[in-house]
Amino acid sequence: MAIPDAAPQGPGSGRGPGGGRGPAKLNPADQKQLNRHPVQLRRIAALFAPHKGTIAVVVLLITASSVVGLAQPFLVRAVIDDALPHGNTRLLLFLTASMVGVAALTAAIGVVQTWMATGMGQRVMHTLRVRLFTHLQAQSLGFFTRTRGGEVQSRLTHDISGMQSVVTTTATGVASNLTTAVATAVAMVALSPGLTLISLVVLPPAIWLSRRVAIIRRDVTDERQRELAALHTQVEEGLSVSGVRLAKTLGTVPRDAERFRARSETLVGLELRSQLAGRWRMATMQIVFAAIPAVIYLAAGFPATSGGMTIGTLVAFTGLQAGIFRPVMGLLNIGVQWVTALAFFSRIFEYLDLEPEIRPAANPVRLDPAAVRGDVRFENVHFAYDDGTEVLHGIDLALPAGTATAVVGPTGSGKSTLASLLPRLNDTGSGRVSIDGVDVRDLAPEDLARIVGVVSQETYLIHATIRENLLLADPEAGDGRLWSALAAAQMADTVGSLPEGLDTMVGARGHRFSGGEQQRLAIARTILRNPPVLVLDEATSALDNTTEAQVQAALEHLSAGRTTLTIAHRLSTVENADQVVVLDAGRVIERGTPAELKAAGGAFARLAAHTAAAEDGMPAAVR
Ligand SMILES: Nc1ncnc2c1ncn2[C@@H]1O[C@H](COP(=O)(O)OP(=O)(O)OP(=O)(O)O)[C@@H](O)[C@H]1O
Repeated sequence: MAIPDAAPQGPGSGRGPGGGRGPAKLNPADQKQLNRHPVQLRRIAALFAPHKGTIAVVVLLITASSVVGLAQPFLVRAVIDDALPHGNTRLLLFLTASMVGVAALTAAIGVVQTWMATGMGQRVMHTLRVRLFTHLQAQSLGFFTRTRGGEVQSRLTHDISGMQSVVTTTATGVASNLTTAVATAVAMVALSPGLTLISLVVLPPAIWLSRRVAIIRRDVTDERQRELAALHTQVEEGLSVSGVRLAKTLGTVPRDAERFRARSETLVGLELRSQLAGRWRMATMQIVFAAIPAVIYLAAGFPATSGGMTIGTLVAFTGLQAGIFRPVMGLLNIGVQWVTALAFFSRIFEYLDLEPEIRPAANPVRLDPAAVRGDVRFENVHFAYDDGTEVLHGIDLALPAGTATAVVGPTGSGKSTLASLLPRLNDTGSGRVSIDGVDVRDLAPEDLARIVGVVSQETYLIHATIRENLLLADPEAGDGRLWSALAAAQMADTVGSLPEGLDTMVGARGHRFSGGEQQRLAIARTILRNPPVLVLDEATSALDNTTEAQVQAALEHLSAGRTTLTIAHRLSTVENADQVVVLDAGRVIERGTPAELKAAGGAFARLAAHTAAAEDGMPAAVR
């Protein structure tokens, strides 16, 4: 009779015959992660320090469960040796009731222990999740640009829940395997020291054999998975529009077919080996589980080794013997599980250790957004991205309050970078950017967000209703204000004609609406926010004439009376600006009113002529 498990088994712990995974395998990515960002045990301990009491109770429960479970073989022995042969029904009743009672007690302890361990794991996870989320929120745009898409989400959800499961399942699994193995060994010695000695001889080869077979099976299965994935990729890539086009134009069709045939053939062999290895694993486990009691019975039959034991002792002992196999197998995987657990912590701590590049001011200057005039200055601004190459070289620029400045220049000249410094999406390297004489780095972040509004090319709408998207700008706004903002953004008619009006869902990232409509919704959102300073990034993508006129009208309404910095792509925007700034390779090469710059016949004049030609649909040379 096996000792009932006090805890759910950890991943990779050995299971009964036929089932279960093989031994866990060290993941090279985990090892690499740990080399890159080692984890201090003290730091993990600190996370669990507030739950010391719970941990103590859980360990106590696991131990109690292992010890209580050990009563079973002794009860069995008493049934066989004392109750049955003497027809003692009262004793039999008591013993069998106790057997059920012991099973019920260990089961109940198991439930309580799982509840406590999981609850603690969840609380630690919750704390970490919230800490990580707020910490990542504080990171600059640069961090998100550098980080592979999906990586942040994966660490926040997958790694944290993985960590929780490792902590609660593996840790309690290890504790329960350990206590079960020790308690079983003690009980075995108590029942029969002689047979225990024989078991010690039988157990290691049995464990070695089943691990060996399991490792072979795991390797074959891994190889099969890899081949299968390669086959899938080839199907996905090869049988798609672009794949077929590529194969046909490059003439790789026969080569691809041959590669597919070879892969498919390799799979035949691998599938066969994998199925057989699975069967072998089951067979070895069956043999091991039959052989262990057989050896014990054999030993019990010889006077030299039996030590005059009773039948009851023999039955109880074989039960215990079978029960020690599983925890020992589980314990053999501890090393790998430990590395997996550490890698989870390492990935999370790595993010928590990131220093935000843009820090809020320690003693922020408070500016009342309603009283801000909107005098913006760039003074000797230098800026370099992480790779160290300077992309802005000493920009000096004044944007007088309430005026419109259009920034133009070839692609890569630094227009977006310059604009990103005003709302502090990036921080200047040297020099300063100020609003009404206050360095933007000294402003309280909430004030800066109220003072500087941004409408970028890439409008970002959350997957919610139009109303919820607009209320992001001002949670207090009533429907009346929402409608007038929509009207100013030339969107009131469109929204008004929708059956659900303001309650229409915008779809994931706004896909329910066309590009021009999304832009106008974003403009309405900024109108609601009513910032005195605006950064506009004009869309480069072509909109049809009507839509463009609508977006333009919305932007004009938005910019009226505010200091605006527009990354301009349309001639009309430039011509209506109070000031035009021409950037080239991170330097201001021309500055003045549109008329002045045109008259000067420099870079701007050439750019204007070129743009006018392009907007007319004709190359400049033809014109
Ligand atoms: N996150 C980044 N990391 C490193 N370099 C960057 C990053 N963003 C931009 N750059 C580089 O900085 C320079 C200026 O880029 P920026 O986007 O400011 O130019 P732009 O004038 O706005 O161009 P476009 O008109 O094409 O949008 C370019 O050489 C660009 O490659």
